[in-house]
Amino acid sequence: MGTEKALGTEEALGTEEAWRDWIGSSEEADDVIAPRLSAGLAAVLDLDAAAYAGQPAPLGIHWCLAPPIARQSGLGPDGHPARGGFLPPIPLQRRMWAGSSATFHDALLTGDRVKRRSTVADIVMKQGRSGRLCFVGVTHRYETERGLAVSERQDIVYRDGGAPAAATAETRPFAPGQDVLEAGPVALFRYSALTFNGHRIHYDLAYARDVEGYAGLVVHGPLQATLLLHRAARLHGRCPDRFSFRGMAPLIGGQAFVLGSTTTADGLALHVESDTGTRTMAAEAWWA
Ligand SMILES: CC(C)(COP(=O)(O)OP(=O)(O)OC[C@H]1O[C@@H](n2cnc3c(N)ncnc32)[C@H](O)[C@@H]1OP(=O)(O)O)[C@@H](O)C(=O)NCCC(=O)NCCSC(=O)C[C@](C)(O)C(=O)O
Repeated sequence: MGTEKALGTEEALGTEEAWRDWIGSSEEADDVIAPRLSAGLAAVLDLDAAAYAGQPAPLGIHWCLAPPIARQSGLGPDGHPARGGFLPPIPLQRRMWAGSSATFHDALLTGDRVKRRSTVADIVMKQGRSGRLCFVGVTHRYETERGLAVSERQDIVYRDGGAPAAATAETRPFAPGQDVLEAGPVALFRYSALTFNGHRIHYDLAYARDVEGYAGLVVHGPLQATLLLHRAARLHGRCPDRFSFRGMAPLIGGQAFVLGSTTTADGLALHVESDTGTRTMAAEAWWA
């Protein structure tokens, strides 16, 4: 489990076998859904915060709850808690939220006390078009005093250090009649603050561009997913029973984007599409 070897080398990464001892690593954290948190998430989503002053909390609130909290000296170079605590010290520099699959068992209400229990489920090495990838699968359970509210499987991906970003593709106009959105630096900062996420790719432009090689600040995966979750609930009249998403390409802060959806046999297929015509996130929502 040593971290001595240089970041980003094949030798340091080793094989899946070398990381087996981390499977089953777990942590717990408690939180309360404070009115301020519900109102803050609603505000970042450009919704009427007053509507959430009572219950239930805005959908996607679980991604803001019981975040890992490390003291300042316990942070890694990317602004996340240093690896090697709950999460394995994977020696690939760039961390991204690759995707999640969540089941909603019960509503989360403003005022609820919530316990999050998280466990490392698996560690899988893959070769992607962009290079070596290491996926760490983590399960989360969010419980209130009424019982299980949300269970989720999250995939975190680690990749080699960033090559400079390719020139941004040309923008093209969206089809007329679509609601064009944008998550600029203020929205990214406010969502980072709500989630106590210190990941520098979301607010430190020089780091995002020059160290990790992105074309700009990166829009959080869970923020895009929360927008899609709200769209799904709006179209169907209630929160989906299950919701999954996969990040396909980074959405850059300030880039215009639209949300889209089509009906499937048992729910909705949803996506985020940027102004270059790139699908940055694909999601599915199911109702029993
Ligand atoms: C994930 C990237 C690096 C793969 O990039 P790639 O092009 O190299 O991969 P690929 O060639 O398309 O696929 C290789 C293998 O990986 C799998 N794969 C491929 N994609 C996924 C995925 N999403 N989830 C699960 N599996 C995936 C894929 O199925 C395939 O498996 P196979 O060999 O068995 O067929 C690339 O698609 C990408 O950059 N996606 C965007 C990610 C993103 O923007 N996330 C949100 C922002 S980061 C964030 O929110 C952070 C936060 C909140 O601070 C925080 O740290 O928690």
